[in-house]
Amino acid sequence: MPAYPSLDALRAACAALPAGDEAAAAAVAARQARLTKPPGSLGRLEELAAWMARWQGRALPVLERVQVLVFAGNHGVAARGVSPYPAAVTAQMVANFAAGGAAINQLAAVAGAALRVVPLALDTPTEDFTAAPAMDEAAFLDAVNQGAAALEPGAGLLCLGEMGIGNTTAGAALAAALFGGGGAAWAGRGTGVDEAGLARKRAAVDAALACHAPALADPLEAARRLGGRELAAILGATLEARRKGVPVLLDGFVCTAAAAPLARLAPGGLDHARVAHRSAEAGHARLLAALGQAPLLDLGMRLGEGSGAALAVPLLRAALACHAGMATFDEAGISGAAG
Ligand SMILES: O=C(O)c1ccc[n+]([C@@H]2O[C@H](COP(=O)([O-])O)[C@@H](O)[C@H]2O)c1
Ligand SMILES: Cc1cc2nc[nH]c2cc1C
Repeated sequence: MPAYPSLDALRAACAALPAGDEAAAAAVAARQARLTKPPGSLGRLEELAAWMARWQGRALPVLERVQVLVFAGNHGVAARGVSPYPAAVTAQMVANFAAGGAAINQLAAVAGAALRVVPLALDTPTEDFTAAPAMDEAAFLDAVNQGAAALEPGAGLLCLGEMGIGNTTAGAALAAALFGGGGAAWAGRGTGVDEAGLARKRAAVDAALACHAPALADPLEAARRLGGRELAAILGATLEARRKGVPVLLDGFVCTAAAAPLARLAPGGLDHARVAHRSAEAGHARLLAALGQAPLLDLGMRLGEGSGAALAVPLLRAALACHAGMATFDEAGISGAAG
């Protein structure tokens, strides 16, 4: 039995997300205040420890089992010349992931994370969403459920990534549907389209918005009509992680757009997820602003495939090492601030 047998079941789960463990987060804040440092001097590392505690439900969060999940899909819209690369590269990169030759293989190893790649019907691209829904309900639900099922039981952190030629156009269309604006606001260079390619991407987004306009007020319908299988799987994995107490690191623009319906469906729907890295893709800064997310890293990368998320794992490890390992003022016999 899949986690979400119907769109109604999926919708109900999105509307009933578990809250975080505020007692665990408060315990972190109380301990942070006693550690041998001026209050707040570890900056966002302090807040990251509290975030991990809130969503793991543990006052002393741990990062023993980190999972990197990369979902791959193909897109009908790719036939519109929206990417410099042929759609065949999606499957070729999946083979490269399996052989250990991609950036994410190296970065997952550095992060001490287990990498799993999930190809989703690569021989059956989604429909071209400029003229038809990308997926029917069954295909959309199947991808969401594959995403949910891929979360490893016992994972302490989930890093998400994707691979899919043409998917920055899908991400742009979905972001536009969720947050307003058109192709000019959301389409970017992706893997490196030229000026004419960028114009085709903008036009594809605008055509998709016009074609599906009556249905786009519903975030799940927007994801089904404008997204792709790998985006739907990211949505399913992000939802499942919330339900299982697993904090999530999202990679760049496509990943963020894929998970964004959760934020539109419920207030705080993405609070258990952090955007790990600000992609150089043009729309990502706008998407981060719309979601109220401040990325952990900004290194000019625009790769997708989970690279930015894996790269942020050592930061989280550092935050938790300080939190668990530092002495308190009392333990170290250090005087506190006057007053
Ligand atoms: O998510 C991002 O920020 C991002 C930005 C640029 C490119 N990508 C990756 O590049 C592919 C999509 O680019 P494109 O040009 O084919 O739309 C897909 O495999 C993504 O993983 C991803
Ligand atoms: C080579 C290549 C590698 C990728 N990894 C993620 N998206 C990608 C797109 C291309 C084109």
